[in-house]
Amino acid sequence: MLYAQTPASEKRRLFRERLADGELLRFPGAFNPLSARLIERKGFDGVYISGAVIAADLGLPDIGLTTLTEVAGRARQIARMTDLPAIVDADTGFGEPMNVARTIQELEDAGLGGAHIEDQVNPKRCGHLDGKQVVDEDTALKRIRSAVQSRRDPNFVVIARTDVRGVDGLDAAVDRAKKLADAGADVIFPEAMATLAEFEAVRAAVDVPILANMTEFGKSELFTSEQLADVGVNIVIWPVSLLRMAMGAAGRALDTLNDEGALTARLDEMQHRADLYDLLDYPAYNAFDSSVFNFTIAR
Ligand SMILES: C[C@](O)(C(=O)O)[C@H](CC(=O)O)C(=O)O
Ligand SMILES: [Mg+2]
Repeated sequence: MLYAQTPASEKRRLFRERLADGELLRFPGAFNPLSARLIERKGFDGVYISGAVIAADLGLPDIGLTTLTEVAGRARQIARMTDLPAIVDADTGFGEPMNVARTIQELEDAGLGGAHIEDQVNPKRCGHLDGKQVVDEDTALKRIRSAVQSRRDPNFVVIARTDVRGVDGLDAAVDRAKKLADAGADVIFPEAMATLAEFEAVRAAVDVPILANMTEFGKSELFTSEQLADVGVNIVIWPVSLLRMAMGAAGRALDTLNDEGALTARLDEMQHRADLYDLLDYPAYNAFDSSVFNFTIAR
């Protein structure tokens, strides 16, 4: 009932433990708090919270328009709904290295398990688009050192994302990845890797876990979990996928309403009221107030 029962510090401790096992952890992107519950119900390992989705949800492009307050607020709403660890996209850290420190403390307080900070310049853009720019090494490393130094819970996972691959090529990206790991990053997120061999190159270069971004319609082929596990990837995210699926379904429903005037033909595709209520844990509220759940729902 209400929010998940596991305290954030415990979620972080368990996340660290699983990360240390070296298995592949699967983190689909939750586009709202309710979808985080579904991700947990379906047996995934964690919940990803995408900057692109937070922006899109507000009707905005992913170009650094959202603020720390908005991102931390939404991330808190999502993270508290699940016992799984949640990691959030903190873009470039919302400012200078000092701002990165504040960002990390806010995200810790919001109950996140970890966050990724990238090495793009401001204004940033989607890592799978052309025309990105990255900051120099010194600035990139300062962002990560600042993140590592500012966390109060040593189990909060600092993920360093490098966008260098799409700008200066694989060798430069591998070099940046090594330095980010040396600066204290717990996980390396090499953005826009084109092939499995590129993931392997990063894997071979660093001792820390690595994260793969399986976003659709981007620069990476869509590898299976098994393929990614085989090359030693430790976390896989599908950041925008559930939003894309839901918006695709919403578009088709609106077309049907236009064409047929009713959604009767699509009832089978909908989450049933009974399944929604189950996910919301309606019955548990009854323990508090028996007038809340005193009805039955026809299937
Ligand atoms: C992972 C990402 O940073 C996000 O905000 O979800 C995006 C995803 C996308 O736009 O497809 C990214 O830059 O890869
Ligand atoms: Mg992003």
